[in-house]
Amino acid sequence: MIVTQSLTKRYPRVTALDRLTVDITPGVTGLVGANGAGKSTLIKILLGLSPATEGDARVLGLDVATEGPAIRERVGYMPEHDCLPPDVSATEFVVHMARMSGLPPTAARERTADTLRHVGLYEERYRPMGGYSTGMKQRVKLAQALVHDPRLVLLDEPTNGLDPVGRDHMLDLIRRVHTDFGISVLVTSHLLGELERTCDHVVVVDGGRLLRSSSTSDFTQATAALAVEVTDTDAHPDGGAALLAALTTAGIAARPASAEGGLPGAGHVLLVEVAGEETYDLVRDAVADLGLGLVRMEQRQHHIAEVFQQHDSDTKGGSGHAG
Ligand SMILES: Nc1ncnc2c1ncn2[C@@H]1O[C@H](COP(=O)(O)OP(=O)(O)OP(=O)(O)O)[C@@H](O)[C@H]1O
Repeated sequence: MIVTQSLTKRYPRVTALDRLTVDITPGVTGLVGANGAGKSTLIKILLGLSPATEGDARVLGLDVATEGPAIRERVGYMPEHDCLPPDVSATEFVVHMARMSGLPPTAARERTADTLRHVGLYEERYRPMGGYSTGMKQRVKLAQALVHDPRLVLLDEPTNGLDPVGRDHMLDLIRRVHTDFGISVLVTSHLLGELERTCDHVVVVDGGRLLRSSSTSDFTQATAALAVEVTDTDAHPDGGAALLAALTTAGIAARPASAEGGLPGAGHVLLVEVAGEETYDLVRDAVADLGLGLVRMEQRQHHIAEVFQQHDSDTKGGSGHAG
């Protein structure tokens, strides 16, 4: 779908992309990185809207430097920022975008109705978009990216500004873009956690450089950790230490969260490596056997920083990192 080779973009004061080489195959791919990592810059180059300083890139086999219009015919794009004219309705806007992509008038109207229904906009689609919620606006932006039935869509931070329910809805929609229509997706986010659910493959960039490109399952195996917090009891005045000892004896890798610093109340929290479904039961049983109270046991949110730390230890020749 997308191939880049030593792709570099330098602005006068900053290198937004630094010799980025990636190969993105069909499916749903997440592009994750902190703000300023170079995600939007990459998308603009892939659309042929902004020239690379060095290196090259192909989208659907087309050269971004010379075949931008052909790429934009075949690719849908959802920009990050609010870009919807407030005085027109979703229907008028999406029909216009479909016409811009070359659909004849009747097909443009039919496809608009289908696409807006797909993203969950019904009677509201005839109202001016200025009165829409953020979630509705994001759905219109997704609809205009899909209306001309592209082979690939590039979605720039589609969950930005959404509340948790809106975010889940958007992530489901993105997944279905691929499962229902067979359209490949490149979706950016600064939250690794939300991409893990949605994407088959994740590409991590930092400071314009490729940190990692791997299938989501490889990723989550490397970073999955369970945060377990227990109470102290008279028999075990340091409940966390007692549990750590019990888990270690049972062959489960665990460490105190305080060793990583920064987490509030970290003294009582253990980070347990999840080897498989059985880990949850083993932790529960160990807590029960010790007679401790289980305050919480939750999948820890994955932070991009962890991937960065892991990358550091990889490049320094560290071995046996646990993520
Ligand atoms: N037109 C420009 N002129 C100068 N610098 C730019 C320009 N566009 C982006 N940059 C810089 O390039 C770097 C990468 O920006 P980019 O927008 O690609 O990051 P991003 O990963 O998409 O982050 P965000 O999600 O915050 O947009 C940033 O340091 C940014 O300030």
